Amino acid sequence: MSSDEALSFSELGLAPAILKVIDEVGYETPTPIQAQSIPPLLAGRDLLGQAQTGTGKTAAFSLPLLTRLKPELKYPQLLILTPTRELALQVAEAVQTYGRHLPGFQVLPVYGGQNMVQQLRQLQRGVQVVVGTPGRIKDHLNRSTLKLDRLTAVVIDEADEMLKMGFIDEVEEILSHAPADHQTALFSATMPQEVLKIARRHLKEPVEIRIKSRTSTVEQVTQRYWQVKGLHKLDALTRILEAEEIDGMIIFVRTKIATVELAEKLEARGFSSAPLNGDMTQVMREKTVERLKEGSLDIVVATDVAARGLDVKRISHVVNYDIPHDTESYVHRIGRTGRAGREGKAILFVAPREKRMLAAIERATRQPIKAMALPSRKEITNRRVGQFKEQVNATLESQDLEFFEELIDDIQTDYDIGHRRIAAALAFLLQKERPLQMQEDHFIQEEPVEQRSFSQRTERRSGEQATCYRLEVGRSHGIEPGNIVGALSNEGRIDSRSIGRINIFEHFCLVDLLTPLDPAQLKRIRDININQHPLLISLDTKGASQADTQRKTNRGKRIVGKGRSPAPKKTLPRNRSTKRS
Ligand SMILES: Nc1ncnc2c1ncn2[C@@H]1O[C@H](COP(=O)(O)OP(=O)(O)OP(=O)(O)O)[C@@H](O)[C@H]1O
Ligand SMILES: [Mg+2]
Repeated sequence: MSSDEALSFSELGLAPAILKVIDEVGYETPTPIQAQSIPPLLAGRDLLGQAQTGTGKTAAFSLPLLTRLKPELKYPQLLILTPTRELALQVAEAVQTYGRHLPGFQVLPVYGGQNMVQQLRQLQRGVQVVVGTPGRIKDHLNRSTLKLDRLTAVVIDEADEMLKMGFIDEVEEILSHAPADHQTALFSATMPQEVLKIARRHLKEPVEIRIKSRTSTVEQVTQRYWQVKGLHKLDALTRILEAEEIDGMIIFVRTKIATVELAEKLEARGFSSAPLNGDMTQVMREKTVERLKEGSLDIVVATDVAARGLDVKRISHVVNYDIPHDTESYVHRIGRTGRAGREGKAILFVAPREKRMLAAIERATRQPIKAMALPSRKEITNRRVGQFKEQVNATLESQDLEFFEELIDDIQTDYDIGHRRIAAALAFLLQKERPLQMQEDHFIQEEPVEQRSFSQRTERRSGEQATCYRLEVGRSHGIEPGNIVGALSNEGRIDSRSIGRINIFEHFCLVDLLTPLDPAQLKRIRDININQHPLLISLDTKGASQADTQRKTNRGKRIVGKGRSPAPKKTLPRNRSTKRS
């Protein structure tokens, strides 16, 4: 720990009005990023601050910059840029709180989907701080309804995201409206090298603060992954939802459509959940975050629009239902839990072909992610039974049951059956919607493989005639040339010496077999249940281009669990008995 970190808030040189709020909101000591950023920012320095998610970066820039602000002047002096609307609103609320004892202090959040007229009115009344997304700020600048010519400071929150393609042009355009000598502060939990260079271009002799930690993710967040295998992700998720102690949860998926679909499916299974994506109206987006915060909603299924900055204390779990595209996104996503020293849990679903991304995440976060087993059906059943018993007991203790007791006596005399039988029938009726004994999940439908045509051709190899068989072999399941040889020799009894050229394409391999196969070998290969042995996907003599077309049509449809039997009978391959030669 450096000596700065031992300083208390009152020793940092903040305005008394600000210290009063810190006391009121109950912050006891500055977090490391606050302790190290506040003094240089108070001194007017440019700054680049990197610290883990949930460690108080908002206050790290707000407290000193509000201290430097002149509340008696009624024009924008501080501009804070954020990548999303929710974040603009959240940061504006935080800044409003921190500045609430500064006389005449006003903050205005400015982002798309909001009433422009209302924003105009507030701008005219005079605000000292504007917090917004680049798009809407640019709109105001173009209409000359916002003037940034007297800014003294600019903060770019989630700086690495904001300086990436897609945002950077807008950000630079906005900055061109600010006086040349303004102070600039950039903050984020992640700062990839390539963005760092761009970041430095925007700063004048910046103080660079990087809060060192062993891992780039927060250590109070327990991270696990589930290897997608045997079960559908939805069923796996359902089991997790039933077995874990969950307060609030964010589930990240890849597409906007998937947020709606998954939220609907979860609703249908009895879990209150709602989507959050950039296509929703702003009112709905805000309502959803609000409901999650106050607890009238437990599960939000979101795109990366919710990955950065969002500060909802009750999020106990983050599920990466779809693996993120890059490692930074993973860090931010799981950073929605385990904030300000709290505990959190993160679960990542990894399909076989995504193993490489998992390894990349582990490398980037410098933390191994443990494989998890799903709770078994028995565990879920026990849990449901336990809850049911509690419910029964609570009813016995809290309700007047006299009418019902007489009713049971009636049933007993009418049908001449004992109390035990009647109670069992009632329990059965009660659990019909949601059976106490967990039902079979849906096993992954192992898509039947299209036809396996099997023919051979003759080729000249090193001056000799050779019979070649072309095998299309799935590689998307982590299969390497090495285990092609192994598997073929196990299952088809093909000698590894007979494997000739192996062409590796993105999602499959073509394997040339050099030696002629004898009829028994051919039959064995043909009879392999492809769904159980994904190594052998099809035999094709027409060459790569056709195989490539076929691959495209198959792609995404086929999920093959290596060595796992497709449980329900109906999913057995249609063409299993199709024999061709
Ligand atoms: N000194 C402090 N003591 C206790 N809690 C604090 C302190 N500073 C900030 N917090 C609280 O910590 C939480 C996280 O803060 P904040 O949202 O600023 O994190 P962040 O570092 O910006 O995270 P992210 O990288 O996810 O944006 C907030 O709820 C905030 O109120
Ligand atoms: Mg933040």
